[in-house]
Amino acid sequence: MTNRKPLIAGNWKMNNTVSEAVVLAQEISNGFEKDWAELVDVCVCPPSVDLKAVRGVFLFDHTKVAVGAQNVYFEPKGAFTGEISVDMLVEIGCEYCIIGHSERRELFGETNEGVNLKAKALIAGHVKPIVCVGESLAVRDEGTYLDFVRAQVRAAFAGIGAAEAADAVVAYEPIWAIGTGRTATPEQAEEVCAAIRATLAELFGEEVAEGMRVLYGGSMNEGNAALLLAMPDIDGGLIGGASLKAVSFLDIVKAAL
Ligand SMILES: O=C(CO)COP(=O)(O)O
Repeated sequence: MTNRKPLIAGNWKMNNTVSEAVVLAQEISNGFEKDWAELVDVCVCPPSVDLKAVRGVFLFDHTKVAVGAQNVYFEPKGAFTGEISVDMLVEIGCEYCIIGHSERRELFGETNEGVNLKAKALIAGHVKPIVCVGESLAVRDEGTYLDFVRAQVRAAFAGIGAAEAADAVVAYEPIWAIGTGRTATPEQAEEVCAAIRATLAELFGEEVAEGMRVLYGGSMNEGNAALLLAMPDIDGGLIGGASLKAVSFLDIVKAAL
């Protein structure tokens, strides 16, 4: 981290019914100290059916924890059964939306082109995309991971201008580190996050790239967060498993202060 404000985002994935989500949000709210918000942006991304209730908890408590969605569709409305539009997220008060998560790419056929359309739709609706990129173990072992991730970044931002991209977030999540307990070392994560920032600089210029946040995700927890967050191009974390326990999540937030 440098002078960029860190962002700690929890990706709850497909966990927590509405009532469970409210309990977890309340625990996070109770433990969140008001002055932290000056130093770190915090966001949780529950399942879409939980968003309104979770947002309600933080609003009621005046806790500066934002909410984000885990997915969105790029069309504004219409016959797209099962999908959710940017406007729907905006009305609920979503500030962020994860797109291109590797689980969506692998299990639900999300493509670079689809991620790009979603990024454009979110930016147009003033919701900050959290664009996930990251290589499989096979690509890492081949040694082509930097090219692979850089290509994902270029594809996600194709046709998007510097001014529009400035508030977007990129999350580097090596697939081999997700849910495996095998975290990338701070040096491994920094190498790729620096390459992502260099790619953003090619696309949008140095100044915009220096202001954009690049997160690391993949088995990040309260034990390893501080070392990862100390790296110059890692501006926060996208946390899966450890975001489902308030104490762990809040400890990661503290590591970013
Ligand atoms: O996929 C992730 C966040 O989006 C990371 O998940 P874990 O923290 O459970 O490895």
